[in-house]
Amino acid sequence: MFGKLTSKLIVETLGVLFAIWLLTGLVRLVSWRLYIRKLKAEGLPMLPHSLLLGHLPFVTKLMGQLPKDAHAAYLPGEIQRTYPELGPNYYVDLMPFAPSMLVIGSPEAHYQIAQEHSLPKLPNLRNFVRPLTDGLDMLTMEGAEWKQWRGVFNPGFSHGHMMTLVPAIVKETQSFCRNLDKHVKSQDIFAMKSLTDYLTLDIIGQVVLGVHFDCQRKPSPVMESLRTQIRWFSFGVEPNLFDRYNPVRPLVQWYHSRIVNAYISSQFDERVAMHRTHDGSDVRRTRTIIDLALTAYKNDVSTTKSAAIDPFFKRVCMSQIKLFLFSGHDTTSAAICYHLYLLAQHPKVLARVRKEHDSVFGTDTASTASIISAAPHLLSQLPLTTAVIKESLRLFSTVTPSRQGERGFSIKDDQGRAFPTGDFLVLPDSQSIHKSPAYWPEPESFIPDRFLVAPDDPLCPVKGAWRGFEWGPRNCIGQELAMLEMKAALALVSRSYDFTPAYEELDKKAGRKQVTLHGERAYQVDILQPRGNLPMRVNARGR
Ligand code: HEM
Repeated sequence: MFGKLTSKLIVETLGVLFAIWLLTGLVRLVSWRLYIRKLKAEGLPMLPHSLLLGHLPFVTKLMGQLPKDAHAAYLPGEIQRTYPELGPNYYVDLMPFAPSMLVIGSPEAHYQIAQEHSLPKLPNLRNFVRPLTDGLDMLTMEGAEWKQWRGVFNPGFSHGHMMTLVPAIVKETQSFCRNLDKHVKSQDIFAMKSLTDYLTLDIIGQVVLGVHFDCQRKPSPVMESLRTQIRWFSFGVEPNLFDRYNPVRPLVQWYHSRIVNAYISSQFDERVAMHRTHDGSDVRRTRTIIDLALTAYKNDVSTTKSAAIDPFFKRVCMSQIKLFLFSGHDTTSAAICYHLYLLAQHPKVLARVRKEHDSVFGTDTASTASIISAAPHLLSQLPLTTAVIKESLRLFSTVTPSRQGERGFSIKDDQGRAFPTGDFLVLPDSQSIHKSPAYWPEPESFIPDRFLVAPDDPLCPVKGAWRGFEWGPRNCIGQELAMLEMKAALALVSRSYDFTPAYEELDKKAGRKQVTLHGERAYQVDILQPRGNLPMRVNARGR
């Protein structure tokens, strides 16, 4: 009887606790909805609002009009397209299914949250990269901790240092060309993003660790594990609940993180030993990311030759290295895919790019690699190529920033309205800014010349409207490297090969309907890479 009483008591207690939890959640939800309605009543822009479901019905409808695999970054663009009267900055209430957002779609408001007052990164972003970095990475660190680590690595990404890496970048790009040659020979359809991924991984391996992964020639199990970890990242707001809470995810992450960690740890230990053996004097001059961190550590802590490295320092260093391996390859890889894709569709621009390369490197394409390696500064003399890169990043941004709002901090718009940011996911929506007719004439068209015209030309971009690498203290640390990689790729590839995107051909072969997003076949999916990893055919130029 006593036992029965106890289990009844447990069930009743659990029932009461559940009811309290439900009630608290309900009260919080209702007060949140009322708060949103108050903002609406004050004249702040938002979609029609339901007390029960917030903006969910509208958002679900808009997302339903997009292809199922389209990246969620397309949502604000859809909202703008359907409700242009909202203006560039507006609220979206998705509680309790996802964080409610304040979408920032004007350069002036962007300036306020990225430069004037840098809002903190979103906690979800930390969760996103945590399986790889344990939350100890520069991307999501804040305050003094972030400043310290950014200071350690800034010199390693400086323009001067990056120029010294050009011969290595060129060498890796030559391996990329050899892989293209194989596809010229086999005349098959291949996934361009797989080739560019291995190219950029090989480059970032040299920059970060001073190691030649050689992924372009043979598979590297460690890098495959890293790529698997990235593929399994989750923001925790996926509409599909199985996707969001997939129980297999932690197991996959655990398994692959052991492989990646073991490798990075051994690389770290080797480098530490090298610093000790040579007392740092000859490695001090090298500026791989790992050397920079060790030099900063030595300067900070008085270590004897035999003193052990603080295990926490090693953990943070390993996390930063893994972050650079991730953020330093995927973004640039997707960007190179889009440059080649857009040039393939715009033969007149391609012809001008080739002419620019002829005038800077000479007409013998076989010598381009050696010419660039001997005179890396020539990569700074390619205005049209640079404009192609910027225009391509405008049409296909390969990073979506996100910030956490702060109570007491509001954004002012040009009508003098104050948008409170507290408790909102603040979305600096570069994708919408990049496509807005308010800032770009013919925003959907590929017109690299907008970056070449005089400031008084109507085509010239509005200040702050191009945000490929973001502005302000949290801008991209790797932008110099990325620009060199992209320019070297265009210089070595675009004069020697002709590409044909193969989406249509694949769809026809499979007898399926073409999938497009507003007419675009290579729309962005997953972590903003082109759909299907960009199926391509390649031929030697002019064949
Ligand atoms: C085309 C290539 C690239 C693009 C478009 C790009 C874009 C961006 C953008 C927009 C941000 C700001 C994110 C935010 O505000 O939340 C960022 C940050 C960052 N990027 Fe890149 N990136 C590229 C390549 C690289 C490379 C090659 C590296 C090399 C390691 C890199 C490392 C980072 C890091 C570590 C941050 C965080 C910086 C901080 O918070 O202090 N990126 N990138």
